[in-house]
Amino acid sequence: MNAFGYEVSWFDIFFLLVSTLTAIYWYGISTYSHWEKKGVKFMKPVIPFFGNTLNLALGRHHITECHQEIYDYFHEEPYGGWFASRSPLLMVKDPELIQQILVKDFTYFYDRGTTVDIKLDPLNANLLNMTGHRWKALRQKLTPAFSSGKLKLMSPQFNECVDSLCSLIDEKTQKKELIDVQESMAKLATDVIGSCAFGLQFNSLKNPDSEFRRMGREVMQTTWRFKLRTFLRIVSDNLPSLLGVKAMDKSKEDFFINLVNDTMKYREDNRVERNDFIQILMNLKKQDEAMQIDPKNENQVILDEKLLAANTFIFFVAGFETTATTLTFCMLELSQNQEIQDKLRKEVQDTVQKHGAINYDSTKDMEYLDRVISETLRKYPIAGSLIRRCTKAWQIPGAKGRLEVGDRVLVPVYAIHHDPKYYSEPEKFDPERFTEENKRARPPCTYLPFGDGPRNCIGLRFALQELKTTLSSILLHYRVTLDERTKQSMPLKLKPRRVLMQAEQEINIHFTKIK
Ligand code: HEM
Repeated sequence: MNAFGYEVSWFDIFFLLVSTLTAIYWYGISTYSHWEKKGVKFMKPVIPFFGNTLNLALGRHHITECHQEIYDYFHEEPYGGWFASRSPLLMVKDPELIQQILVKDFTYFYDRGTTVDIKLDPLNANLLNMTGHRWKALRQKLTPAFSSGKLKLMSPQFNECVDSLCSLIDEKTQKKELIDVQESMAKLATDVIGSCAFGLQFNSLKNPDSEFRRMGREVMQTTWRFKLRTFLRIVSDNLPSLLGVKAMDKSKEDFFINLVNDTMKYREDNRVERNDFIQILMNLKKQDEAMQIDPKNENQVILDEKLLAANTFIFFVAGFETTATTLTFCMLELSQNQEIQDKLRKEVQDTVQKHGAINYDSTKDMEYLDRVISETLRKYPIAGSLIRRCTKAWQIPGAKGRLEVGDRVLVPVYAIHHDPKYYSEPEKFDPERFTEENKRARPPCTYLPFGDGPRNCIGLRFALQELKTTLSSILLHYRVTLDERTKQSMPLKLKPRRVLMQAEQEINIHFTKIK
């Protein structure tokens, strides 16, 4: 055979093939000695490139099921090493060690370690992904947007959306139509975020073809783009960025950027002010402009139009599916546990009688409601796990090695919430686990649905208020029972290839009006 003036023999071809395959194989396993070198007990990866996550890559397991398997593998160990594809991660199981990482030694674990390219995906310049001092400066700026005072002012917006949900339930019940709870709650949560973040009536509950609901669905869907990026990440974390594969397609990105810019322009031109996140961010932007912060100062962030759009966007993304799915799981449990439902309804009725309405103050008095929500988030912690990236070398207790800058740590929230050591009969739905006495009896960091430490969920109070307003209003007006076909499809299966937990099967519930 002749190529480029060379006489190529079959031996040359064979040699080239073997060298290439050996190089690929070597690259595929090149990180697998990471934990051995540090003297950390680890779960041996079986196949090059796939680490301990082959079932996850093949879509056989949800990510939480994969973490549960690793958690069980390490039995009584306080931590253990494993590999997400080629990437080494330390799973921390011991509650005291978790507290050390999330809270006490936070300065060693500032970041999440998500690989994002802000130039390629400008909407990724948000609080969830931001790193180092810029994250700290932005978090300080955004925290007041979630104060209890601001939340109290948003109460009428919550109630308005919940009223629309009740109208939708009435309409469907009269027509004897089944109610898909996940979809109804997603519509509600979209409208709540529309009203509280953008100050706009998204009308997902009233209009079945709402553009915002469609956008929300598309943003959270497992698209070919998501699958391609996941595949490229198996080879290398930076490959999607190197090949210019964006996280979101341009049309969706433009939709959100234009939505924020148009809303701001309308308010400035018409001197309109409202009680919502966009207004709070616009006011912060004005303050930044007046202070004339040096753009080269790495410890500061200037809230410009791009950053404002990215952070309003993250409130939309982080805020709607998390609350919608938590509401769905809570309704599922209440519809299967009539005694708990009755007890909760009695508390709601008594409190409404005392306060006259469902609002910020009256929901604060509903202690049992608080326990029901806590137990829902214990059994179904939507985010499943927490992740931190080491930002300063950190000695691993009891091991010879250290975590170096860039090493990542994972806290398996789902597995901890389902560990009989902390929660006996973990599959049982039992709100009594959250009486003050029972909470005190558990070690710290064994209940983490919103994370912990300075980098916990900034929307925690907002989410809880939305959950409380919706659940108390529903229970005041309806009795809920599980549809027979949904009952037969139990136990619950989780949708694979999703970052957040969501039921694979449709959850249909019957609503009976209380006279
Ligand atoms: C039931 C509802 C929700 C759950 C279970 C939830 C859960 C979480 C979790 C587990 C984290 C990571 C915390 C950590 O790493 O320690 C997080 C972060 C975050 N959440 Fe939520 N969340 C919810 C609702 C919301 C809402 C309503 C918003 C905004 C309106 C929001 C905005 C954010 C943001 C911006 C971050 C990143 C914070 C930072 O890095 O500083 N979340 N959330």
